[in-house]
Amino acid sequence: MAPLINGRPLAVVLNRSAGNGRAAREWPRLRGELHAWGVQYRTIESGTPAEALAAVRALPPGWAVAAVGGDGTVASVLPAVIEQERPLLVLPFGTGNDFAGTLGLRAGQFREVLAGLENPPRRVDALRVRYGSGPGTEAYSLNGAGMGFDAQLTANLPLAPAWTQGAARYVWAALSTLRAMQPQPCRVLLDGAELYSGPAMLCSVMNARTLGGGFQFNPAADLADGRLNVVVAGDVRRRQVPPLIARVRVGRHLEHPAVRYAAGQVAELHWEQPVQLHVDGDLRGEHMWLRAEVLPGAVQLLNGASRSLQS
Ligand SMILES: Nc1ncnc2c1ncn2[C@@H]1O[C@H](COP(=O)(O)OP(=O)(O)OP(=O)(O)O)[C@@H](O)[C@H]1O
Repeated sequence: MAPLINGRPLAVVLNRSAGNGRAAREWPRLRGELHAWGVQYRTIESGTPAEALAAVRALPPGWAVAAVGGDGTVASVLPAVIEQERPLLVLPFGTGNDFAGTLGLRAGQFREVLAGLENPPRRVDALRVRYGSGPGTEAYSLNGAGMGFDAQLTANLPLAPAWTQGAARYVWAALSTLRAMQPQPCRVLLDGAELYSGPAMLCSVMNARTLGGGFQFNPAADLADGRLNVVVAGDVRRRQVPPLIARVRVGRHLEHPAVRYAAGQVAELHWEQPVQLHVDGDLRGEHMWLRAEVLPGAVQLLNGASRSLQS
């Protein structure tokens, strides 16, 4: 039996829709592998993130949780993982899989994940994000939260014409966002000191390395350093945005003159007007401020550290 799971019951949260149905298609093979490893588990097939969270919250103490899906699936169980201290196993079957990517995993690599159960578990940081005072304006994040261009692009995706698919949809949304968006005045505080003040195209508070399915906003990410990273793209002119996006893709944007990048424990963003916000890629609407703090070691990951699973 896999040592980390030995004696610990595991709830497998299966999001059949993740990865455009990939999780559903690969589930029979994963189930076979779980049996082969002698893992004792119960399956939670949730129709919505809220259903998954309620089912995980209702598990008896001591149960661990496996998220079979993408970043949305991991995010759906994160409040219970953090607040009830349930160990988390990530089995990536989503589209972007940004958190799994920071762990060195690609979609569908369930054999590698199960083999990793031989390795010691590890604690990784999470973020607590607040962006209002009412109910539902607080969230946990493993990847990061962003305000500005990338969130607005995500908000514009459903407006893309039906003939666009996949990458073409993103290009359409990027261009339409670019046409309509100007850098907005923003003040960024890190641990109480001003990091940036001026027009900004985008501000992200990061924990993991990537967002948006592999864009390396935070190339120096260390999931266990007890710090968050702030990335600001300041007063970028329209024609500078496409080459800057290309640099973010490969993590070569930090030396760009319009980019600020720093690490700390508490970040605050204050905008002069409402700006679109996402948390782990999940849109949260338009807001004028955000406060993010790092929660050092808040998540116990059963994806053990090994040479192939560096953080
Ligand atoms: N536990 C869950 N059960 C059912 N549906 C969920 C669950 N978690 C999230 N969802 C919904 O399913 C959608 C897809 O899930 P998920 O984000 O995991 O996959 P993806 O979008 O393919 O991958 P990624 O987010 O890594 O790009 C989410 O946008 C959300 O609406």
